[in-house]
Amino acid sequence: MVLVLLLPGLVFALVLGALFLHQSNRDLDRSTLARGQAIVSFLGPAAEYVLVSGNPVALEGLMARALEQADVAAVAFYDAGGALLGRAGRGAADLPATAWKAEGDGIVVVAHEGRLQFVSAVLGLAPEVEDYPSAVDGGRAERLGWVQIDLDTTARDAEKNRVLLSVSALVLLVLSAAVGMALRLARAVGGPVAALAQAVDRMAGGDLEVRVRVQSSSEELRALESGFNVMAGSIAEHQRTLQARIDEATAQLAHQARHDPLTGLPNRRAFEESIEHAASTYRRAGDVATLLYLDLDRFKPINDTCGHAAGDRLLCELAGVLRGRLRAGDQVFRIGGDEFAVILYGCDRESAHRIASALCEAVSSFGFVHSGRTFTVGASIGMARMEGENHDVSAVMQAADQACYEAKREGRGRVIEYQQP
Ligand SMILES: Nc1nc2c(ncn2[C@@H]2O[C@H](COP(=O)(O)OP(=O)(O)OP(=O)(O)O)[C@@H](O)[C@H]2O)c(=O)[nH]1
Repeated sequence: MVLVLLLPGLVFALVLGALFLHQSNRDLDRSTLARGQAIVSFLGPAAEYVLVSGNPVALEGLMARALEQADVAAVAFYDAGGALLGRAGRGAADLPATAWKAEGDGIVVVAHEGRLQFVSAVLGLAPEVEDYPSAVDGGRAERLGWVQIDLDTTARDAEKNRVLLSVSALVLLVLSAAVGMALRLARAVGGPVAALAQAVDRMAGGDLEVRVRVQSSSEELRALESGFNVMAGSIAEHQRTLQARIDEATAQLAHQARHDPLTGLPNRRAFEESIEHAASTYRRAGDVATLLYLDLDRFKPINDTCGHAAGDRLLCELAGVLRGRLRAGDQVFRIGGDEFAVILYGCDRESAHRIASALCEAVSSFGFVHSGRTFTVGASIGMARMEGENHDVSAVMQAADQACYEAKREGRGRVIEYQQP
């Protein structure tokens, strides 16, 4: 992110610096050229007399005047044949005499071994002859020789270096500022955005309690952080509500799966689970449990006389009677139409008989009132003990069922304990 923010600033600063440097160097070069040209242009006419007269004193004077210019390092004069008339200044002896001679009458600029040399022809006017136009009027000018100066470019180069340094410093300054700003921006934006992304990740992973700290300096980011927290809170709340409903529905389904909808007693499925559990735990503990199968006697006539709804009501009321007669730890189940099962835990044979008889008595003595009339039913109970080795569930259930059948067969309204044949 810092790079993305920095790159445009870097490119901009470099391009701007390069352009400025290029422009500045070009201006310096141009002004150096103009300066050199101006000096040789001035020396040309001044040298005319010197070249024509060959006066050495005048030549010395002219060279001394040329060297008064701080940036003129050397000066030299040549006659029309290219012979050196005089030279003065630093490095004058190294001036290449042949490089400029072929260049005609204009000003020639020669860059040689790091020096900038300006050469100009010194022209003299042809003597005025009657009937011939003068040089001023377009007549032919005679070349008297050449003047050459060697311009000291140290100052120009120093200026170039100074500009280069200034521009580099400026670019560095701009870059440092850009880096600082980018880092600040990255901290101000990157940090909170990374925290938000992390929070979203955790949320996607199931952590609905995740929240971010609302601390960004940017108003927009603060709004985003608060918005995320509100959204996360709302999702978590929905999730809790949904989970509570699912739990409730699951519990309801679990309850329905194990209970008889009419009487509310545990059903056959719950009975089978309980008897299995009792068989295994009691077998390990060496304890005993007693299973009772209870089948109502003469229940059908109630249905036939009073109607099915009345029969339902009687079943519900009898379920309450049975439940009320049992100890807290014992269980009663409705396992069929008018059939119930009871598991008595940890009681001896005598107690089991007593409880079973009490149940039988409670059912037969219960008076069911319908349309002003009182009806009674009875109960036949088969009993099987789960003790010793006799903890095989299906065998115990079969034994209780058989005993119940015996009770019916022997005249109903009684308790019969299964006896091994
Ligand atoms: N009202 C009602 N009746 C039911 C329900 N389930 C089964 N029954 C009835 O209960 C009766 C059970 O039949 P039986 O056990 O032969 O009737 P019974 O008169 O008790 O006969 P014995 O046991 O021989 O005395 C049948 O008439 C079924 O229709 C129920 O949920 N509600």
